[in-house]
Amino acid sequence: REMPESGTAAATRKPNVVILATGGTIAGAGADAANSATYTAAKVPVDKLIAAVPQISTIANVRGEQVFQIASESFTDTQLVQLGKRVSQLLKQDDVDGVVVTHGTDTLEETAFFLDLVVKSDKPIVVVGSMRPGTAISADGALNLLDAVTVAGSKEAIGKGVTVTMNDTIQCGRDVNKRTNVVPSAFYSQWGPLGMVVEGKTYFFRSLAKRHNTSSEFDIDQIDSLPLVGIVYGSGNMIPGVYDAEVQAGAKAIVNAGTGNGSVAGYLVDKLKDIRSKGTIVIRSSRVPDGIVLRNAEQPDDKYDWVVANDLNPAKAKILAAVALTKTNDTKELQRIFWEY
Ligand SMILES: NC(=O)CC[C@H](N)C(=O)O
Repeated sequence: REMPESGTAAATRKPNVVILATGGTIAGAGADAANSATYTAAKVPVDKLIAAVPQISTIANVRGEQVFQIASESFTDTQLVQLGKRVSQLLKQDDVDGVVVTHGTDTLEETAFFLDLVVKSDKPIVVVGSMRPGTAISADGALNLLDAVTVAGSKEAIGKGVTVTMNDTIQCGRDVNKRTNVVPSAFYSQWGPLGMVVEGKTYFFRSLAKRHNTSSEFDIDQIDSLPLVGIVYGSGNMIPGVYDAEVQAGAKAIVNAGTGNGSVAGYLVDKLKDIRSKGTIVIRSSRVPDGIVLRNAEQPDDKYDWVVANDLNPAKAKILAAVALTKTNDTKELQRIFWEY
């Protein structure tokens, strides 16, 4: 292909970005400008979201699609798979350079990681939300959306994996999680953001070291549903019956959001061994937000045939387990996948 001369229309062509709207606070509306926490999520349609940020048109040619209009806590695997397929389909088109997904912030980290694992494209995918509805004082959605379009249309973001633009930063979709429930600086990754967006320009400083998108072995075009994976939250004074309930409901794997290093209470070990012996995969993660859970630390994973989640929090471990289980239920393979992604 011939390179366009600099300064020609082709060289300065604006990127084409599709905005897939799913709801959340970024599409929320409250009764009063002082309502930063009391409002209804998933109200404003995508065309209005785009129209509210006219600066977008200087950065990219955008068009919107209303995929869902829901709060993100109401996402199920059905929505994840449908959204993943739509993103994949769009990115296969020559006339689409990048995709932005507007999303509620509660489970944004799950969707971002899911798309990172299953969409086989190097083109930028940006998942974005806001902490305040557009009706609030200091609403953050407009800038977050402008930043999302900037990243989705930028050459620098190609191959960098799914990103999340919140609070002027470019976060890594795999790593990031919601840490605070009420402020614009809610999203955090223990490994740090990938960069920043300032006035329509991206500044990247790091890249994701884990397999993602085109280097991933998973492909949404081959996935029509996900197996059920449960999470059990660790604390003092637990009841073994919670694990039974998950298995009876059909969970193919249980992520144990253990205390500390993913520790398991002595009185629960037999229950988890029993569950594993009957076929359910046991994955040790931790309720502690940072750090890594390593094999045979706290519990003899080799002996019990359990898997560890590395640095993935329970919600992310659940996503990876569900995706991995579409291909294998061999625990050695699952552990390899938990190290590589
Ligand atoms: N800040 C938000 O987006 C939270 C609103 C809602 N609970 C959601 O996740 O969609």
